[in-house]
Amino acid sequence: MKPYVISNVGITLDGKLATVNNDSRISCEEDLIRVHKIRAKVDGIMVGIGTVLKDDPRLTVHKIKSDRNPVRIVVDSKLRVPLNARVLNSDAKTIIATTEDLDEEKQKKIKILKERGIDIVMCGEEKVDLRKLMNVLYKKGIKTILLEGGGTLNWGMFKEGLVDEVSVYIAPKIFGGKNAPTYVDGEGFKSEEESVKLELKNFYRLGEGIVLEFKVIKP
Ligand SMILES: NC(=O)C1=CN([C@@H]2O[C@H](COP(=O)(O)OP(=O)(O)OC[C@H]3O[C@@H](n4cnc5c(N)ncnc54)[C@H](O)[C@@H]3O)[C@@H](O)[C@H]2O)C=CC1
Ligand SMILES: Nc1nc(O)c(N)c(N[C@@H]2O[C@H](COP(=O)(O)O)[C@@H](O)[C@H]2O)n1
Repeated sequence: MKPYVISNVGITLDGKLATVNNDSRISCEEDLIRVHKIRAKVDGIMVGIGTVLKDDPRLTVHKIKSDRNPVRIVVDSKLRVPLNARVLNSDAKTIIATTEDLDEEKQKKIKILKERGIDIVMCGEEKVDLRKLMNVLYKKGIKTILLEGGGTLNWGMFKEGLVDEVSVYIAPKIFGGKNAPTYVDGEGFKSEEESVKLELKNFYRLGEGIVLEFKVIKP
């Protein structure tokens, strides 16, 4: 069993998540409120460590009133999370998913994180095994997840067939740059047959941009 996963991003018309210098201001205020309404409904919000290192996100519901915050889940193979990262503050529970690969330095950091109440899940060897992680999260009671990027983790989740729903805000902006992160990075599929197929469910204008909602068609 696995949680139901909704992938959400704000992208530019050319599919970028941020500029080459990591400026990720894409969504308009109305869109951020839309995202926070989803945050308020799910059990967990998941990002990769690249996003934590670049954005230092809070990953709480802070743009609308809500009496609860979902569990924050950070996928971090090498346990690079800075101890002063906002995602480790006491505003919400946090799970760090890392590999079973343990050196002395990693063991020390796990001890510090556990003392601070952070839940550590270990699965996978070179990188976090996302399928196993989903199963562990489901067993912990996390039945719905909002996946908020970035491009590398999105690739891992799509490649493993773990995403169920997609919502994308397209801003009328073009960032360009072949090294700027895109919605889905990683190695990419080699052929159309392997690609993830989507069914368009809804679309509407929001602020200056447009929201598209899809269901993932499971093979
Ligand atoms: N506009 C938007 O909606 C958003 C923009 N962003 C932007 O995306 C960029 C960050 O993206 P990335 O650098 O790609 O980092 P990322 O957030 O996708 O994290 C990648 C990391 O995930 C970890 N990981 C562990 N196991 C994995 C697996 N099996 N598959 C995939 N990843 C695994 C690895 O440690 C890897 O380094 C930033 O510039 C950020 O601002 C991020 C989220 C949303
Ligand atoms: N939906 C959306 N639109 C954008 O333009 C964005 N840059 C992001 N970024 C994601 O939101 C996180 C920030 O969360 P907090 O406000 O700090 O709680 C950031 O880390 C990305 O995952 N999203």
